[in-house]
Amino acid sequence: MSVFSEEKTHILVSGLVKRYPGAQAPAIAGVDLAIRRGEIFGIIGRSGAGKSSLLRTFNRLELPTEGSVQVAGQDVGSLTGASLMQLRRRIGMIFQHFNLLSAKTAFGNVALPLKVAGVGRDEIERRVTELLDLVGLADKRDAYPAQLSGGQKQRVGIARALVHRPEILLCDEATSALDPESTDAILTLLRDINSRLGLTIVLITHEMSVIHEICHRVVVLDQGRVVEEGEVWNIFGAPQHDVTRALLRTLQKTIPGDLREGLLDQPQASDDRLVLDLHYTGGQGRGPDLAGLVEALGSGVELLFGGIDRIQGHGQGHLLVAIERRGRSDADILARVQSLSDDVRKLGYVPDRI
Ligand SMILES: Nc1ncnc2c1ncn2[C@@H]1O[C@H](COP(=O)(O)OP(=O)(O)OP(=O)(O)O)[C@@H](O)[C@H]1O
Repeated sequence: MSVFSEEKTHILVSGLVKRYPGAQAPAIAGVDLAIRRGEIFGIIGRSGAGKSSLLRTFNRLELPTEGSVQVAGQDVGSLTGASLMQLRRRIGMIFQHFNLLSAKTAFGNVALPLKVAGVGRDEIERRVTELLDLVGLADKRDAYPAQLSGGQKQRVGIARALVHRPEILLCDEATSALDPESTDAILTLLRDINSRLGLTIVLITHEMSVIHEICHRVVVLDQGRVVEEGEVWNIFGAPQHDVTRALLRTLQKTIPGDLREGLLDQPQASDDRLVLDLHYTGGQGRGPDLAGLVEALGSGVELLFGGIDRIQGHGQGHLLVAIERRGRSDADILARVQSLSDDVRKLGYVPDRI
């Protein structure tokens, strides 16, 4: 039995290397990846990590230098002529700057690939109307791109990408040019398309909130290699690699300046309280258990700051607590709370009242 039917793999990347002429280092330096049918899969990494190069090999906008990309068991690199055109119809793509033709209306932009493919007038009318309806633009069919907002332009881009009823949608920074409200609306639309049409969606983004919002799994690239890969809640809850931690920093709630500045390295008075940072990765069903904290330490626990997020049903985040020491050693207090979170860090001390 092939790997495709066994694992429901939709896109299989094996030993992929992409070297551009004249470049010193390869853009992709040996990537293996299996993207499942029907999932929303994110690709993240710093600028120049190779995200676009990888995505563009999926629909043969780039040819692998070594290794292979298979879509539903078909080796993309070996396709030519009609079979390559067929593949491209099975894979829609949307872009950061929409790539719409300014002289054509919303209807005209969506209809164009069908016209090129020789589809008849009535069928074009039927399908484009249906698609504009799907993306919520039925009332804008005669509007030109200049008359549309960024979010509406991306909706036209999505409708156009779906004209050939593709099985895969590639999104290259599809929401990066949009304001937060339009971004939310486009993400909702992508999630809807994923569940209603069963489309596999692969997206590149530098916005970690996009991964958080809609992706099931994510891969982190660095210098053309995979440094981390897995379920979003797992990667976000317990990032293993420095690059991942740096990328996710934008999502973290940093400790407010007044609290950080008020922290003492050593206790100055006997009633100065110990400040601990309790982390929850969302694994093993462990969540913030305030009653457990009070039970382990007595009532002298004050919640100073923190936040718990939920990703894919897993609660994760951190809580900063000030604990009355009451003559106990720090080691004793740490031992009492150790089992109540996934990681606990001692941050310092604060006075009795802050
Ligand atoms: N057509 C090209 N010719 C030569 N070098 C290229 C070409 N496209 C990309 N590169 C190089 O390959 C490396 C990876 O680029 P790529 O665009 O895939 O990265 P990226 O992670 O998508 O970056 P960004 O987030 O900045 O878009 C970079 O060093 C880039 O300069």
